[in-house]
Amino acid sequence: MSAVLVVNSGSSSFKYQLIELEGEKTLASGLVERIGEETGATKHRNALTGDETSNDSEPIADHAAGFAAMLKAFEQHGPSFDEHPLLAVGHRVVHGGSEFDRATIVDDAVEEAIERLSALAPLHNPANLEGIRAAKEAFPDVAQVAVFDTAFHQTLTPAAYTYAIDDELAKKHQVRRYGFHGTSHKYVSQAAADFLDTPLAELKMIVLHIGNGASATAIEGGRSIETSMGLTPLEGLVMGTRSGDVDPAVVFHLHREAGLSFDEIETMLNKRSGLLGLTGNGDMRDVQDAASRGDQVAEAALAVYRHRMRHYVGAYAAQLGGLDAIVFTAGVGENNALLRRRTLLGLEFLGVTIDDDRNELASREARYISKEGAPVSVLVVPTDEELEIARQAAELV
Ligand SMILES: Nc1ncnc2c1ncn2[C@@H]1O[C@H](COP(=O)(O)OP(=O)(O)O)[C@@H](O)[C@H]1O
Ligand SMILES: CC(=O)OP(=O)(O)O
Ligand SMILES: [Mg+2]
Repeated sequence: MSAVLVVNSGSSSFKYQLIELEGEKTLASGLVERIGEETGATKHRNALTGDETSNDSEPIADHAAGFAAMLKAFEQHGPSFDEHPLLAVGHRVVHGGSEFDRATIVDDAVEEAIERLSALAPLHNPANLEGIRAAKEAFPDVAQVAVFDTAFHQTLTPAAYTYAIDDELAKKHQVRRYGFHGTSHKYVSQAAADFLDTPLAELKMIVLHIGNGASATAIEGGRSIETSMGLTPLEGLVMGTRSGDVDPAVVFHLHREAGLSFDEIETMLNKRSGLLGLTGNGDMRDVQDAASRGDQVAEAALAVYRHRMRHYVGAYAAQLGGLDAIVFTAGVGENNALLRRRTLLGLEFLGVTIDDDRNELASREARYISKEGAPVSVLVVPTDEELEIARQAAELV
């Protein structure tokens, strides 16, 4: 039976899944981490046999080497591509600019566009491209499909995506808001509508994708009308290592007063800010644990984190002109009940409530966390970017 191999490349890692189309079953999944470091780390799980393997000893120079390590894991531990022939390889591509409003088969022109857009996503697009090139070489007869994080947000109106700067300059250099995590926002909004048993077309909702990277999106009738990430995935919410919103003048001030170069400031804002910058630790689990033990620095950082989320909830309720649902998803959104409760505390005037028993229930299923009969349905809905990529890739080929 045919399957789709999904490759989700990050800047220094990638996740993959082999998904059988019939029944949408995961046949294998894995992770290649610490690419470019002294020793890499790989994990592979054959879901058919339950066989799990890992290798933490060999260096993985680049994404091409990571791809080779993945192929070796399939060869040694299965399942075999002979028994599950590939219909397509689906690639998560972070930046699709204004060119792509849907998934696309990768030909030379698309490859060139992804390369050109690397200037707008230097941490992500080059890695995505390496994954595509490695997959083309390994599976020359299989369609390569690019699924863009930005595509779902191409419905933003000019009012929502325009930065109020010199228009000519902005157009010339494609400076506008694009938005990211679109594959997740799309999947989760549809899953939430299914859960509520209400057509997506009738719903006004806010999806909070809170992982290591985090973004909020206002979705009206299934269309993204506003989203917190902008030209790059740096804008918006406070994240694991990214600052989210800052006054752009912070950059010039630090350049002049602290003598930092623009590259240094860019790295600081992307990789040494957010929870990491505020507490020395970018992992929400650790920060939450520290706060629960009474660590004041961690508690103060979480206050900033929640304050920003609440800011977007209020703003998006206004942009939507009403609210039917708020949906939490991704690593933090799905798992951190205390954060969910404290973020939404005091929003009863919007119809937003939290039922503590429902909120604290540990479950991997879509569920309500608002009070029974409340005007706004507050939900937790697990995201599945890989499945959404497999669906879009399969639909296309
Ligand atoms: N049980 C949990 N409680 C709190 N935070 C969690 C839990 N599980 C995962 N996380 C947090 O989720 C984040 C990672 O989310 P994820 O969606 O996997 O991110 P990404 O895809 O951007 O790497 C980390 O900050 C991690 O600490
Ligand atoms: C676009 C983006 O921020 O992705 P991630 O959350 O995977 O870093
Ligand atoms: Mg993610």
